[in-house]
Amino acid sequence: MALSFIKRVFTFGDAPVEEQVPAAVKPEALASPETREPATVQPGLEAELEPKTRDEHLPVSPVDPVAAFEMETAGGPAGDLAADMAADGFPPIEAETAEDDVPAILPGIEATAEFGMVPLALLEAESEAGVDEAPIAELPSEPVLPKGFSTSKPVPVPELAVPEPKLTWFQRLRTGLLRTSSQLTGQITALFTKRKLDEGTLEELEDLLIQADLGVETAMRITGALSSERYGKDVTGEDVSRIMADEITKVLGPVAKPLQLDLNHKPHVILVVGVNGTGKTTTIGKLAAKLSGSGLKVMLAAGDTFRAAAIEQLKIWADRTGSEFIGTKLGADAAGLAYDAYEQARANKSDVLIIDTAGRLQNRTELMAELEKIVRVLGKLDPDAPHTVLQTLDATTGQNAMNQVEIFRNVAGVSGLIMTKLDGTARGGILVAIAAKHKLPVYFIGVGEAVDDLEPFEAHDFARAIAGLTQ
Ligand SMILES: Nc1nc2c(ncn2[C@@H]2O[C@H](COP(=O)(O)OP(=O)(O)OP(=O)(O)O)[C@@H](O)[C@H]2O)c(=O)[nH]1
Repeated sequence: MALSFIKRVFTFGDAPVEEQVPAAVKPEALASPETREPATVQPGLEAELEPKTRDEHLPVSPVDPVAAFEMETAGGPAGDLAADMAADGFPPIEAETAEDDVPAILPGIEATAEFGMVPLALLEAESEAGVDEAPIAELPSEPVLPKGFSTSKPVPVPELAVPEPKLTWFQRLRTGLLRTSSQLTGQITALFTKRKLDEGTLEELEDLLIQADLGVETAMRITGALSSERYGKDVTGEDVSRIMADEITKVLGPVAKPLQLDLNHKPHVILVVGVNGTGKTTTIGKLAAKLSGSGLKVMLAAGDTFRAAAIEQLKIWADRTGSEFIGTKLGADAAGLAYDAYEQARANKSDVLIIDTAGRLQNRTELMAELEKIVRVLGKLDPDAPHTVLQTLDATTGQNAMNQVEIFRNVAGVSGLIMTKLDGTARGGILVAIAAKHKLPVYFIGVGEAVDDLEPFEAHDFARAIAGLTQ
């Protein structure tokens, strides 16, 4: 019975399907209007079916349902069909009226005589944007499943972020000095491979040590010690590293001193000098953090009146470290600022006054003269002021640092050193040469830009890091 129903829907009369479907509604006719044969349609349908100029973007029902419905209501086989369906137990088909000859098939889908079945949304978009731009209706990508079902894939568990191991202070120093140490130890190992310690190898070793900025004096100390221990014998790279570390420690030990504060002087004045960019302002910030953190009253004075950014930078450090701040306008007399700062710090009973100065190259005589003036003015206020003159040295500089110490020592009476930037690609050997020559205290070393990246200078650590030893 069901088979007879299907036959009724897709056939007209007794003829085979191919013959019964009007040419105008055959799939091939719809697909290509040019190849369409003259329609042999039933009278009354011609006007509607013939002028079809379908756009190929639109969905097409191979057998136009509208035509089928129209034929049924025009007295076609619908009557027979209804009878068969009733016999098969289907509910009766309601007769279509002339006005209502385009049936609503599904909610949101409407049949039109011209376009067949087209979703309403598509038609609306088409009328607004033109057929070519009509959007393709999107289907929901995921079916909505009943409760208790799931298509979701297992949620990937994010990998636990492993925090980067925090390097110890010595590891950071060692990393910073790696360039010096690995170059040196590599060359030393190559030098002593299959060679005994003799005059020739000793001379070559001395050259290598001088090239690493350690200075002639220290280089001779090391070769002398090595010679007295192992002359005529085989030598390994480790032997040389150990002896080198011991001898460098002997040079640096006497200069590794704490920064003495005489708190009978209120304020204890620290003047910070050095070539531009060597880390004066940053080091002042780090020192202020240490001092104010231990309960001392600190004032910072922006004596670098050349750079607006330097004044601002120091103000930020003062705010961060809870220190008082005194500055002046750009281009003002730095010595005058130093005077005012001292007076204010004394009135406020500050324990420590730290004065920043403009960075200057040692060959700029007028700037060096200004530095001399600052020292003179402070000396008038307190014969012992400035009580500490700190010079910052950039560890990436190399030999030029020796020159800088010589000049700043003469002009400003440098009394102690801080080497900065030992965390980068430092060339720390020069500090050994400076220590051997000037014997100036080295108070701290900088190993980074952060507030805590200032460590008291340790001769033993520094020597072993240069020699490439791991502890
Ligand atoms: N990596 C590293 N950078 C540092 C260190 N100390 C300072 N710096 C950076 O070096 C740059 C210059 O530092 P400053 O403190 O402005 O140097 P300055 O001597 O005051 O410079 P001028 O005011 O131009 O004379 C800044 O970017 C600092 O963050 C350090 O120990 N390690």
